[in-house]
Amino acid sequence: MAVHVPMAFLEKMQQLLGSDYSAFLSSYDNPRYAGIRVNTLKISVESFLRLSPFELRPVPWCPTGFYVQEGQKPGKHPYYHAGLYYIQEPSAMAPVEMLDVSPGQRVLDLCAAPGGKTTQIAAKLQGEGVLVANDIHADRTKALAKNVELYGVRNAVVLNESPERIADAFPAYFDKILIDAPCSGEGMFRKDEDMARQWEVHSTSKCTVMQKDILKSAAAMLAPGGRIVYSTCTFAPEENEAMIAWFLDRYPDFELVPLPKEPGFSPGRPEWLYRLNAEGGDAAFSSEAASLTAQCGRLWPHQVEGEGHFLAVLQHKGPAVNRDNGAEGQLSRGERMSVRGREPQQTSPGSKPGKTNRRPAGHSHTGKAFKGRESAGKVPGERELLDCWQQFASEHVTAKLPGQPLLFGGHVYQSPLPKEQLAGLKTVRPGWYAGTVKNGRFAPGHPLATALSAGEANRVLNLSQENGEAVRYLKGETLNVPASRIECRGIQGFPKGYVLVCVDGVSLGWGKWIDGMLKNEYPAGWRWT
Ligand SMILES: C[S@@+](CC[C@H](N)C(=O)[O-])C[C@H]1O[C@@H](n2cnc3c(N)ncnc32)[C@H](O)[C@@H]1O
Repeated sequence: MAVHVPMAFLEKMQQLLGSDYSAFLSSYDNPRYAGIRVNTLKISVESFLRLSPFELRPVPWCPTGFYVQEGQKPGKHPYYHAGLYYIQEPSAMAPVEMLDVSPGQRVLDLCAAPGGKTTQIAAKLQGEGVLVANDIHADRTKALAKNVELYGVRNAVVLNESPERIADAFPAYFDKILIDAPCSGEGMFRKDEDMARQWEVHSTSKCTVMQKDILKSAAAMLAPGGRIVYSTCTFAPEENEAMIAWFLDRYPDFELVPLPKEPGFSPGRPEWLYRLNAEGGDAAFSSEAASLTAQCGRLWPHQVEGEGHFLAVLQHKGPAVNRDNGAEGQLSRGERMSVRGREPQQTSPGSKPGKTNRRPAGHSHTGKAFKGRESAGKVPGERELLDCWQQFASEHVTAKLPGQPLLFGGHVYQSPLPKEQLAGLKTVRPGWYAGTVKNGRFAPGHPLATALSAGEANRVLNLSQENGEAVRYLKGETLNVPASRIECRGIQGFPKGYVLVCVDGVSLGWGKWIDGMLKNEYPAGWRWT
């Protein structure tokens, strides 16, 4: 076997799998399956397939997912830097497909970093509704925020909070919640040998304590008729079927939705729970609940082309809330009453988007509590800042701006949520970063560019990936560009100023054109190396 796997793990799998064990064991000799998922916020699957430089094969359970042939390097292509696809392990594409997200809904990705599934949810929302992406580890939220920005998500809030505190702020609020739970990672041994070494540390018993707490908070945040998808990348029944049986016993308003009969999906294994139940204690669950876990789903590395996953779809039995009234993110009267009077915290907001190596002067690192008062009209200059943004937007951007403009530590965002909702929460990004004012002028942020399409900016420069120009831009070089190459529209009928730089029609970032030169505004921390 090419991969180092803990002996105790293999012994346990042999006991559980019986005659299937030898097939499972030989899966460790197979090559790893690499996948990409097309980002339909930026391009349709059909258009991407016409453009794709890679040989692709569809992932059966994800209409936007494709296997990439070994030896190809999707991370080293300008289209990757344009956010056209996310590199994702194919079985990890399954849980969001079961979440049944549609535009306009309120969705929470509770354990979100580095954001693979967040970007998948965002593509399903198509910019409409609210996406809250959270991770408890501050360091990991940096990658999460970067991915939200790279993939052009306009309606996401990024938090660095405990599930309990989010539940206090958002009781019965979300239509859909994904729990991609922290787990012992047994399905990751082939992808990441460190996971095998850490298996003893992230023991199943430690993980189940966290998983129960996360499930309890998720139940408190789900709106009537909503759906929770619980997933792990581990095989341990203690963290999978047992967790679901435990939940079903304690939350009778939920039922399991059987998974569709996708090729490669196999049922949960209730028979593995009887031994666990005999151990009793807090883990105990009824045999009725245990037997229902056959409706969960497992992807096995010896049965599908992927590393393996567990998933369960938990549906709240109440009538679903209709979000078709265009009031996405807006609080209902009852919700407004519950957030009113909450004291905003006095700490500063997160780091500046698109500048991963720098922080704005006077601001500490990501994940500080949201200073709701900053946007409440008390800070001098707020009106001017927002006016500067409106002026910039009217001159440079033709896109309809979602949500409301909001000031956060001297930076302007378009937020899908009212500011009161974030009061007291450690907020990494309160929304889509628009920019800030420098020397009296509005300086647009990189995320503003990455979420715009070529048709939504008044000045556009299209680069080709074939002649190496796009890579030179991504490396931070200044480019010589004649005025005739800048497409100018609307009131910006001349080329001088901020230009949306695109590759084959998809935005990469900003440049500033003057007299035949394009000054490069691509953030230093994002550059192609
Ligand atoms: C399996 S990973 C998530 C992967 C992610 N969903 C993706 O698709 O890119 C689990 C994440 O849960 C986070 N985590 C651990 N304990 C948590 C908790 N109590 N609340 C929220 N997140 C937690 C970890 O930091 C980790 O990033």
